[in-house]
Amino acid sequence: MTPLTLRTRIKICGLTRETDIDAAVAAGADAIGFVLYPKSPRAVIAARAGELARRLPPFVTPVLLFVNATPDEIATGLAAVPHALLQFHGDETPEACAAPARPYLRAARMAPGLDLLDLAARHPGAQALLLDAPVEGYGGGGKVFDWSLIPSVVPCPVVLSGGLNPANVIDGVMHVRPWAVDVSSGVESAKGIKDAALMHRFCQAVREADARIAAAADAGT
Ligand SMILES: O=C(O)c1ccccc1N[C@@H]1O[C@H](COP(=O)(O)O)[C@@H](O)[C@H]1O
Repeated sequence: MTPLTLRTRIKICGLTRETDIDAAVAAGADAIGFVLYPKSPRAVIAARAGELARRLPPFVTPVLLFVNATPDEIATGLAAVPHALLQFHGDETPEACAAPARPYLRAARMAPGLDLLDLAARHPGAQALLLDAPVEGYGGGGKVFDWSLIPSVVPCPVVLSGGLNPANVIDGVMHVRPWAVDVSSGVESAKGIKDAALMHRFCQAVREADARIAAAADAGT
């Protein structure tokens, strides 16, 4: 019997230019993130996120990333990109994440002592937990965290993030077996400027990891 084939989803975050959107989609990205956090070097305003999101073809999901945004700021983002998935990457409470009544990803800063199971329990509405390294400025720092901090069973889908790049994402996918991976710094030539070749290599590496997992499943290992 042919085993179920895993296809690890790919989100590329922090895009600011049309040309990068086109290259990310061509590379095979499933989701594209727009950073609506004014302090980020990759920040775009809501209207610009709307322009960029309109370039996405069907079945590629726009994601709006917020850090401690106000309800008005979130509403402005959603007015510009009405079909967006939300990503909360700051200190938002479960109530604040649930308030827009939209599907969302809850970022977790993976430091020793963080109780991921407790976080999952406090976010029953989260579509996934997005696991990132604890870095200054909340995220996008290009730092890998200790993957052994992830419990073997997490009761919701996991998005692996934090310092991924074309060279380490195979290890990340094979070690963590996440639902999806998320990358920003690792496919950039400068902050907010994506590199088409790196995005292509990143997506190819994820597919290679999927193929190795499928081969191991076929071999019964
Ligand atoms: O990208 C940013 O500038 C950013 C700012 C504030 C919070 C999160 C941010 N990005 C997210 O950070 C992670 C890890 O990124 P990297 O690959 O290590 O650079 C990723 O989920 C981005 O969505």
